[in-house]
Formats: sequence, C-alpha cells, structure tokens
Amino acid sequence: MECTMLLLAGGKSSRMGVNKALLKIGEEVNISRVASELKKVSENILVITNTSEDYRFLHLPLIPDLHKDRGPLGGLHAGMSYSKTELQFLTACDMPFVSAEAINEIISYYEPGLDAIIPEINGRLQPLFAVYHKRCLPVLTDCLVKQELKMRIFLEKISVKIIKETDFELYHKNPKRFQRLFFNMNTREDYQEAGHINQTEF
Ligand SMILES: Nc1nc2c(ncn2[C@@H]2O[C@H](COP(=O)(O)OP(=O)(O)OP(=O)(O)O)[C@@H](O)[C@H]2O)c(=O)[nH]1
Repeated sequence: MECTMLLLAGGKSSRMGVNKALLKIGEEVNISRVASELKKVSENILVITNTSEDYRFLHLPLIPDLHKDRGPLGGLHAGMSYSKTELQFLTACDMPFVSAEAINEIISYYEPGLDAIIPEINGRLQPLFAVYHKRCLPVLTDCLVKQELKMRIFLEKISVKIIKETDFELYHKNPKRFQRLFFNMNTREDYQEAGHINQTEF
C-alpha cells in the first residue's frame, strides 16, 4: 500500500540548545541521514517544519505546521493534511539511526481498519517512528483544537496495533543494531553518545 513519509523537523531543540536537525554525526547532517533512508522507501516525502530554518538543501517538499506550537502532534497533523495517500509513516529528524528496512517492516504489519501501527521498544511506545492512517485526522484535529498535545491522549482515541521488539524479524537478525534504530537525540549527552554509537559496529 502506498505510504507517504513524513519527516518532522520543527520544534525548539531547547534541551539541545542548537538545532538538532543540523548536527553532524560522522560526515553527515542528522536530517540528511534520515531523509536518505526515507528515500529508499518512497519518493513521496514531506518535511514538516514550524521554524525558519532553511531545509532547501534536502531537495524535498517543505510544508509548514497548520496549527502553531503544537509540538510533534502539530507536525503529524500538517503532514496528514497535505499527504495524498491514506497511509503515512512518521519519523523525526532527531532519530539519526533509522533504517529503510525497519520502516518497510513496520509498514508491512498494516492491516485494513487499523489507525496506527506503533513499535514498543523496551516497554516504551515509539509514536514518532510509526504508521498512521489518514482516518485519524479528525481525531487529531480535535486534540489540537482542545490543546490536548500529549501523544498518549491522541493514541487512546484511535485503534493502535502495537508491535513489540521481539515481534520484529529485524530484531532477531541483530538485536543490538535493532535497538539502535530507536535512538533519539535530545541533549548534549545524547549527541555525544550518538557519535560513539556511529563508530560502533553491531
Ligand atoms: N513540525 C513540527 N515538528 C516538531 C514540533 N515540535 C517538535 N517537532 C519535531 O518532533 C520531534 C520530537 O521533538 P521533541 O524532542 O519532542 O521536541 P523539540 O522541540 O524538538 O525539542 P525540545 O525543545 O528539547 O523538547 C523532532 O523531530 C522535532 O523536530 C512542531 O511544533 N512542529
């Protein structure tokens, strides 16, 4: 089933203190790493931002949030509103080690009628690396209008299929490399750790 890739690149990066999308890991800028994996899955990619940062170097369509300052849910809302496909895969510019293989596996678990497919890794849901069906859009809009900006509240209102790590084929191929996919960079310490992880062979 056709699926649009949504790449979140807004927010404040307040814990990092500088725009984490543009931090380099190895030779490559964070957001470019994510974008190049998304391109292996689909040509249909939307970069969603609410900042004045110039992401034209990605050569991808850039779209603004429609509701201001609503966090990742605001970005998902804009992505789903602009997207022309029923399914979207949501990912974030602060997850430098995502892979096309993992995205394809998550999409493959989609079944008609579901609103979302979300991995759960080490007991934590990963809603920013997940599939959403366009039919969630009215529920999401309602959350934004009511200022219910917590992902958990939105997820409680839709039908979600959760995939635990041991359900993934990729996990069984290489559990450590699989865990790395979900590494999320928010602080200076995370950035340092990302540098180490990047140099580690799994
Ligand atoms: N389009 C869009 N993306 C956002 C927004 N807020 C956060 N994001 C993205 O969502 C992902 C997760 O962001 P967070 O780490 O929760 O928030 P942040 O504002 O980037 O960082 P902090 O200020 O440290 O919380 C990142 O890829 C951000 O770029 C927003 O309002 N709009």
